[in-house]
Amino acid sequence: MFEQLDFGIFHGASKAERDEFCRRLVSELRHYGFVKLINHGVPLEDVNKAFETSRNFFQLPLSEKLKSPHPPTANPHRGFSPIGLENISTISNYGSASTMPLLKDMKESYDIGSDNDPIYKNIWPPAGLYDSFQTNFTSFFASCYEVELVILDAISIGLGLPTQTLRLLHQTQANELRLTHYPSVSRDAFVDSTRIAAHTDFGTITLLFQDNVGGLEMESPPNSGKFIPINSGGQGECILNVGDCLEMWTGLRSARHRVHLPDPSIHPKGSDDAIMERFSIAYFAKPDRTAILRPLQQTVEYGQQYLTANEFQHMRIQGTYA
Ligand SMILES: O=C(O)CCC(=O)C(=O)O
Ligand SMILES: [Fe+2]
Repeated sequence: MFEQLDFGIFHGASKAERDEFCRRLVSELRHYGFVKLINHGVPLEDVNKAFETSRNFFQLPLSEKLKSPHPPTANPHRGFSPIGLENISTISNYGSASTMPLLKDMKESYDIGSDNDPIYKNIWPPAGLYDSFQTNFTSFFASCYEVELVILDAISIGLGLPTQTLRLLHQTQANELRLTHYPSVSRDAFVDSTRIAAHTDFGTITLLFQDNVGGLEMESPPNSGKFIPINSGGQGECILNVGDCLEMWTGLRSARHRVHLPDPSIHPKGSDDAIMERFSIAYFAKPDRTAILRPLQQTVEYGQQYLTANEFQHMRIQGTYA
């Protein structure tokens, strides 16, 4: 299983210790595609406030939540999506020979972009409904972006690339923040549905914060169809995972993951038919839309055609919205 690393070492240590830390980070990401970070730089009080704000929003009546709706198409990824609108399983099998059945996702979510995004505007709850939602998530987004850039530096160093290599591909803030609420459902519902079906993330890296309910799992070994639990260390811990774009650039592993039934120690079978609700907050760091997805460390064959990050994003997202 992957490690929990103290990101404080990146800031506090000598150059030799820092470089060693970066190599360990990259080695975990190459092998597992996941690592847990503490002292990552997003203050715990900001994470707690973000969870509280998310809980308050999802508690509103559906009619209120639908006042800032996600558009009916997959793009732009902004606003509130009720249960049933998005089904990840329709794209999960992209690029793999998996025979996983199509499962429905039992989740509702809210997508937020950067206020500096030059193309897509945010969709916020209307004034007077829940005004601190916009303030809190605008500032949480900014903290995540700052931390993203530092983590990208650490990954560049660990790969033996110039420190700013990845940072320079992330200047326009095409990033997305996603709040997800998985409502309480009966255990029986998991027969033909899930919380989020197995998938890889499309972007560069994801910073994931989860409550302590559990149920997040990663595929291990790769392409085995076997999933192992990623236990929750609480809201102070950040799970860092590699997305498809970073895999294409560097060969680090974009691992499939999903959220299914929580840990049986929290929900012993038969003791309770209702599975507890769960909240998560995922920040998807995405490349600048014009960035070209080709290996950063190999000689590029002359004349080979590579996709831009924008073309890839559109390709991956097709079909996820009902
Ligand atoms: O809710 C979670 O813990 C994971 C969500 C996820 O993997 C995603 O939205 O891409
Ligand atoms: Fe994901």
